[in-house]
Amino acid sequence: MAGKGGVEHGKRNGNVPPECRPNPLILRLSEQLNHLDAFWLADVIRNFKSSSVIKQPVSKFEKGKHVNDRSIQEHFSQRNPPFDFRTPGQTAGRGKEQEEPEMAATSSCNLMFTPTKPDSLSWKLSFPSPFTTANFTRRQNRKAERFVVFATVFSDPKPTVLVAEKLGEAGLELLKTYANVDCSYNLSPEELCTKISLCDALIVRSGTKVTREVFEMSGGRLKVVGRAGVGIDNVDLSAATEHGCLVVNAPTANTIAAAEHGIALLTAMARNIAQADASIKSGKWQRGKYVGVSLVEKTLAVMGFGKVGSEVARRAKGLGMHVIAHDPYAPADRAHAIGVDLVTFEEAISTADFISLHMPLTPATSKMFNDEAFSQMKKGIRIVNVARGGVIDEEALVRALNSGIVAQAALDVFTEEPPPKDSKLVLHENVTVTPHLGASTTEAQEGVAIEVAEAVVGALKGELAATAVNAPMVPAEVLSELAPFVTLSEKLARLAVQLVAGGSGVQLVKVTYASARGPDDLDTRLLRAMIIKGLIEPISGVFINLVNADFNAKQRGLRITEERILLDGSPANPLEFIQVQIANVESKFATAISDSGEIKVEGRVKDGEPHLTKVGSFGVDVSMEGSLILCRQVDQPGMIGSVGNILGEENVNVSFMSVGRITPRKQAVMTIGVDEEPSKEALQRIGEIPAIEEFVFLKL
Ligand SMILES: NC(=O)C1=CN([C@@H]2O[C@H](COP(=O)(O)OP(=O)(O)OC[C@H]3O[C@@H](n4cnc5c(N)ncnc54)[C@H](O)[C@@H]3O)[C@@H](O)[C@H]2O)C=CC1
Ligand SMILES: O=C(O)C(=O)COP(=O)(O)O
Repeated sequence: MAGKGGVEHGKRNGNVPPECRPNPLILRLSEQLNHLDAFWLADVIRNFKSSSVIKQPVSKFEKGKHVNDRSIQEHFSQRNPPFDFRTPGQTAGRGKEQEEPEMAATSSCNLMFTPTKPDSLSWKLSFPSPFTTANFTRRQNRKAERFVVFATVFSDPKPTVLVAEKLGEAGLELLKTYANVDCSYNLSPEELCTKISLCDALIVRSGTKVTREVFEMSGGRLKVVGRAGVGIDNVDLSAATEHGCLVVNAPTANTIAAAEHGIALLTAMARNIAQADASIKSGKWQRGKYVGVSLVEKTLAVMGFGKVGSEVARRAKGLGMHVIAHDPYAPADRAHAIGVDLVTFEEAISTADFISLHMPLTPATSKMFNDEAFSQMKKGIRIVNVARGGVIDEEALVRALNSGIVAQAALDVFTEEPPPKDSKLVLHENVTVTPHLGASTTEAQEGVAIEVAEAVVGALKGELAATAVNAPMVPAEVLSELAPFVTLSEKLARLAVQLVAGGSGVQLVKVTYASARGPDDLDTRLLRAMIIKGLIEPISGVFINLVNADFNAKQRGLRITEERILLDGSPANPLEFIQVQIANVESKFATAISDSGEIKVEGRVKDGEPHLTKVGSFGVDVSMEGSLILCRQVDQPGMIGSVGNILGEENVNVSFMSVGRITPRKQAVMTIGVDEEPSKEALQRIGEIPAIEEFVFLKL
């Protein structure tokens, strides 16, 4: 186990490995201490009430709220005295025990917290992630007679993937190269909710309901849900999006399996295969009872002409059937290419001898085959359902079977899976059933396992998934071209929002993209998401990504309007410049207000790096790195020197300085890049330079 982590501690603890230096308690946020562990650590501290050593208990993070480095840091620093967030190198205060923050720990919730020896002052704590443990040592501070707890967290930086349903071996192997894989099948909803807080990714098939509660209970740690298959009706997509959790599926690998199963059910139903098989096995020989119907020249209506539907259609044509299809979104030329006519819903159901269902379960398709639909069908119709049970009103189907409208049904899927043992539908003698086997071939399962594992690993690495269900899919080549503009967008928005005077709420933001490319050649969804991230993150603890950006903007009443300026010239670069304007606000740096009254910043990418090129109506040209001081001043000699001297005396490293003038000797805007945040005194001294009319310090 790696000997680094979130909390460093004192050397008096005999259990402590040598790499843990005798620092005072320093809570260090690192990649190794993942967010959830920090969350639990906060809880542990808070719960040590029994010894009454915590004077200011750390309040709990809000359940379901995103926990990221910033929110944890804010959370801890709200304590008085705040926790120390210095990195291990910065160990000021070492040896001054009375200055150490108080901290103690005890067992909490389902944490394993056990004394290393009976009555020992040392404990071992298992964090929620199975790969993280901590040693805590309680030590009495002689002077203040208080207890101080020192802790060392050992953690494994690998993400954890919970595989909640059986997944093909090749997919598991792929996951294991990158993550700790926990295969726990048949979890109850409660068990899933408990376990989910330990996981960065979850992989399911159709048997696991990924509800809102699952996302809430994940405490912000769950980054991706992978559906090893097509239908995502078992995943609460709105909740996933609200929690910034990407949902990916495996949309292609089981198409053929599902289509073949549809055809198998169709032919088996027409020739009473299942019923005849059961009859022989019960000792009977009923040749007269199981006379079937032929398929050739019969009309098959394929409802939902997507991947599976079109493969079913192709195969049914091969059986000599006349195939029509209904799909409001399918292109007619694709249907014509395989000799299928697209027709209306009414026409499909009223002319078909057989119906095969292949649409997803959505609010629009739920129970679309109901009493009314059955009443429009030809008497003696036969129905195959390999889509989802919920698209049929099952009680209405039983009525239609009993009345003879529907002669037979062959069903692979049910509203409730498994269906109740006494289900009238399943037990009906004219119904053939299989237990959701559409995707269950060896080949399809290996295929979906690889497809979903690749998508999940990619998502954990922060890549955009091509099979994302709740986020825009941005192809890799587009992404690499847009990458510097992604950074530029976020930084411009970060800068713009910091220019807003306190108290004026940001509601209306206009983004202008200037490009020589036509609108169809420029996908700005990613840029918009990053602008939202830049606008919201500095003023809240919320973590914004491509998945939840629009949702969070809407929630905050933030309206983003986008405008394109079509430039002449070569479209080699995706964009020339981006402008971010915030309307109806006051600025703490009046110079940033443009002639039209908005806060305005503009940037370009130069040599692959984001540059700020305009503030308000002033042209500037500075690389957007580190932090910036913007000053408006009377343009006169010696200004760079005066400001530079103050920063030098304050030991603040200046990375660049640039001056943009409107008219020589009148007004100029000076931009100073600094590596460190200047002290209040230094900023005050800059403000006191007589020629400086206003200035602002901005973190990028
Ligand atoms: N039984 C099983 O094991 C399997 C079941 N499935 C089910 O089959 C469904 C279809 O899978 P694919 O063909 O891969 O998906 P797909 O997305 O390629 O096709 C679905 C088609 O349904 C159409 N559609 C949407 N609303 C419709 C409506 N109101 N009426 C008619 N058509 C509508 C869409 O336009 C789309 O063309 C999945 O959503 C899943 O629920 C898929 C694989 C295996
Ligand atoms: O891919 C789909 O939509 C399916 O219905 C297959 O479900 P399964 O993964 O076999 O539980």
